[in-house]
Amino acid sequence: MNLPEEFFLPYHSQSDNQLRLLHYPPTSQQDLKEGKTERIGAHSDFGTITMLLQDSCGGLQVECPRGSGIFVDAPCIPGSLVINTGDLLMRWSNDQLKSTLHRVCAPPVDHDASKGSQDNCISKVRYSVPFFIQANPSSLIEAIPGTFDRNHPKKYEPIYAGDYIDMRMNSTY
Ligand SMILES: O=C(O)CCC(=O)C(=O)O
Ligand SMILES: [Fe+2]
Repeated sequence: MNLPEEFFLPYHSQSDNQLRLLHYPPTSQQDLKEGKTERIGAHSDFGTITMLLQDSCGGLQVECPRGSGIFVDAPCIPGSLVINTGDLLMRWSNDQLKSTLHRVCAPPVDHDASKGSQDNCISKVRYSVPFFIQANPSSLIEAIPGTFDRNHPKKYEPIYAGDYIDMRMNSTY
């Protein structure tokens, strides 16, 4: 996007970020299949970006390309992070950057825990650590210079990051 390397820093000076420690307990594959339990349904994250650390359990999938409805596995690559673009960054970039639809679905069966029985297939436990990076609530978010011109007008009104997150929270919960 040809932006100075530090362009986003002043917008994140208050470190209004969130680290979550997620534990998905072992679950019956049958219940997962029948929709009685779910890990995380398809969603995109609200903020700027999310840095995600995951274990080797499996189950994380991302939609590729956006809007296709086709999900591909995003397996654990040791020593790496998954970086998801969030919805606020998508809006900020006048939709040039696309937020990532992702989900956590049934992971592989843990054969030891299931003791070989087909009726008693138990999924593996999963641990993950998402770090949600969010802009300062008081930052005014408007289309980044270079993402709009006469032929590609701004798609969104400016909005305070705090108001945007509140709006998303209120429509979700
Ligand atoms: O557990 C994961 O790997 C994904 C978590 C996630 O997408 C979220 O908490 O928003
Ligand atoms: Fe997420």
